[in-house]
Amino acid sequence: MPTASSPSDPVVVVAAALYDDGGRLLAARRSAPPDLAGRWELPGGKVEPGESPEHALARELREELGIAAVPVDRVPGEWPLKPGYVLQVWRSRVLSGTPRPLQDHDELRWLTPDEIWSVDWLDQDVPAVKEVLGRETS
Ligand SMILES: Nc1nc2c([nH]c(=O)n2[C@H]2C[C@H](O)[C@@H](COP(=O)(O)OP(=O)(O)OP(=O)(O)O)O2)c(=O)[nH]1
Repeated sequence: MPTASSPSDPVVVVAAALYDDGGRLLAARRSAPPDLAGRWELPGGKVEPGESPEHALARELREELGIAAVPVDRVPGEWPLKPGYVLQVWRSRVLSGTPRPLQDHDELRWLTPDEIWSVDWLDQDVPAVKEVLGRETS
């Protein structure tokens, strides 16, 4: 049963590890705010009050990338972002559509395993991406 949230709970930011059929991981370059612009992240966004993480992720991917996608399973762990915010990551599957940078991003890139560290990930995303990769290769 879901538990009620309290005002002191951190805001959960849910992000997707999306893979294409060739095993490439989708990375998105932020266009805002200025202190994050130009850095790369896993696409997603904040869970709204009363919303499930899975629903939030599907909504964010629809709004930001224009795709229908579903979370498949959660990557174990939780990573601190700015104060009061934590990142959770879900391996997710595209159901329909081709991701486009509609909102919050100005470039998307599908990265092969060899290319994963060729982009400038947000510092706080690095441990999350490592965990994602650990699971992919296990
Ligand atoms: N989506 C996403 N956000 C991240 C990651 N790493 C990281 O530090 N963040 C930060 C950036 C933002 O401060 C916050 C998420 O905000 P957002 O702007 O993506 O979420 P949102 O769409 O719900 O926001 P809003 O425009 O409705 O305010 O978390 C990540 O991997 N993915």
